[in-house]
Amino acid sequence: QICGNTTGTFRPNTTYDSNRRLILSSLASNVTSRDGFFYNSSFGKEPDRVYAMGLCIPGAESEDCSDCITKAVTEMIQNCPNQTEAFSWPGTETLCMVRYANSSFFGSMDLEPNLLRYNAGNITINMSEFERIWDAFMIRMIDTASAGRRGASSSSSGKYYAADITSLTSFQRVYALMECTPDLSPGSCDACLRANVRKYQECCRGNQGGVTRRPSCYFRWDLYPFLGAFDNISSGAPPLQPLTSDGDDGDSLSVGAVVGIVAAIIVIVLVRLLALAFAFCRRKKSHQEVDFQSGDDISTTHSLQFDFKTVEAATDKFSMSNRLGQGGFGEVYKGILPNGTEVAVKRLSKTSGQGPIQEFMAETLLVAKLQHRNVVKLLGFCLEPEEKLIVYEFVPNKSLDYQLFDPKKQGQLDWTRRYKIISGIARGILYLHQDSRLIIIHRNLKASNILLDADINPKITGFGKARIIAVGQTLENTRIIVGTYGYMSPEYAMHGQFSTKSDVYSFGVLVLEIIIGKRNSNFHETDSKGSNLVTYAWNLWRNGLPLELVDPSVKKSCDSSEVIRCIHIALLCVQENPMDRPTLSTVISMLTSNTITLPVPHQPGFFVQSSRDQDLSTVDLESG
Ligand SMILES: Nc1ncnc2c1ncn2[C@@H]1O[C@H](COP(=O)(O)OP(=O)(O)OP(=O)(O)O)[C@@H](O)[C@H]1O
Repeated sequence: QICGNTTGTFRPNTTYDSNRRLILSSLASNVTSRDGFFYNSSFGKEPDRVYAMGLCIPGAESEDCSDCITKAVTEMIQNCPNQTEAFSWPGTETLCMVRYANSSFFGSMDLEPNLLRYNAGNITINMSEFERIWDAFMIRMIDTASAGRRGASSSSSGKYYAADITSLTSFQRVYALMECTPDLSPGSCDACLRANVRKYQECCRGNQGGVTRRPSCYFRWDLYPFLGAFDNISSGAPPLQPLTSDGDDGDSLSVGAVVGIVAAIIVIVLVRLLALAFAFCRRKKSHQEVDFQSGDDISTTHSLQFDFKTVEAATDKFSMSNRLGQGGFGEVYKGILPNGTEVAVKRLSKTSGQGPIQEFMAETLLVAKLQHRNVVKLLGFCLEPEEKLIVYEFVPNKSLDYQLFDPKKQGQLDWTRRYKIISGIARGILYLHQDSRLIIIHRNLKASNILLDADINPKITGFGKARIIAVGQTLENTRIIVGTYGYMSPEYAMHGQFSTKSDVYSFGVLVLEIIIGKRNSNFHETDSKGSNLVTYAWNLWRNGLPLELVDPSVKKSCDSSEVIRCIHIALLCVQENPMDRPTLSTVISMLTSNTITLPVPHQPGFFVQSSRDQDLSTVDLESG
């Protein structure tokens, strides 16, 4: 419970005092009678008006919720006798929240004041493994909580809540709970929870638990189930890989297998390093791209190894009937693992040279580190001398280009779905740029690298050309241009400069494609000769005709203000000057809040390429 000691006081028995008692005393019944978890309102006339909010975790029993709020209100009136504002997030069985103030706070994200407590016990197991599991778990939790499911009944508020458990070792679990007040936008909830997790990390990494409370959000984790909310969670999302370093895991790989895998990977890494060194000497390169095949990656991915025979059986010996498609590395097959999990298996073509082998390895090591619902999930790999396979989660609705650019299928992608796809891709890229522990530049974002799951959620794939750049570094140079024309920012296509802003550019092109339902590479408007999609959209925008861009098959289903906002955002992303382009976190704020004023877009940049949507594997800037 925090009384706002710096924000003012009132005298006892004044109108403000009685208004506060009145609104707080009816809070418990208002919360439980509405939709059972949230109520906010104000009472009285200015300047004695009191604004109040009450909240319980969604799904809480009405009685528990009411008890929690009543107790919080009683303690608040006792402990904050004359403070004009206060908030409390109490709970032993059920979490609830009560807040009041003398000015409106509805809809605003308030991070201060905050209160941090931690469990003084230390983590007694391998810290780096613990952090790997804990960090991934927190990212997943923040994502789930801030996704903000819409209230089921009359309330249109989001339910920003997540309670989950993950395995740490075969006998230890991590319990975590997060909640935001439902008046926030998903972006603000995300930012608030992130601030809470960061606050805990800065203070108390290595401790056995902690709780951070702010007016707008709550975060707690511990090694025991601290609230009744965990009773109904069996395992939640599939547990992460248990620690392998305890030595108590009966399913862990044999020492021989681990040594074999590590040795194979080290040989490949050495080959790559030698090749890089050779290229370095030959070309006298003055700069280097950051290589992400470090020893760290190897040690953290060994537990993902699959046995070739298992994968071979899962795909019915890579039968034609299981073939899903052909990519840059080779064929992709559908498979079913012995436990019933559907998978997609990427099989490196046997005729591949060193380049594709390196890309394949890079993709494996990189994607193994990622965990986000808008990034395709790697389940494992098999790196035998004769066979190199990556096993991904199976994403059933094919790639976005397959649905979006087919005149017979594109009608199924109505505007709501397209908007959801745009938001999901943005969240996936944000994760790559800023939320994972690495800064990842994808460098090949395009419609065919977006897969759609059963609910048409997008999942980013195609990481073979991705690069990790050092934290704090914003720009990288390369002479080897990889990616796909049409989606490439002009500074990258012409000067080899890539940064998070080159991905932002590709995202802008993708958004325009999603709105118009046509490939940028096939774009030839008869009335605007020589035009490309970016300039076509820009000209329509300048002439005040943005809605002419919209795919006729979604025109009826679309919310025109939402579409115009998306076109506006896309045009901000494809601006010529990378500095003018927004970051993905700004893009997400722009997508989620109608109240943010969008800047006026400047002239877009584009790179003219005569051949169509050419996928570049290796184009050396010097040789052209
Ligand atoms: N995880 C997956 N689930 C379901 N289908 C998939 C999955 N991954 C790939 N596919 C299918 O296999 C095809 C080839 O995929 P792949 O990622 O190898 O190629 P690509 O994206 O076309 O090329 P690139 O190698 O340039 O990324 C895709 O078009 C898609 O239909």
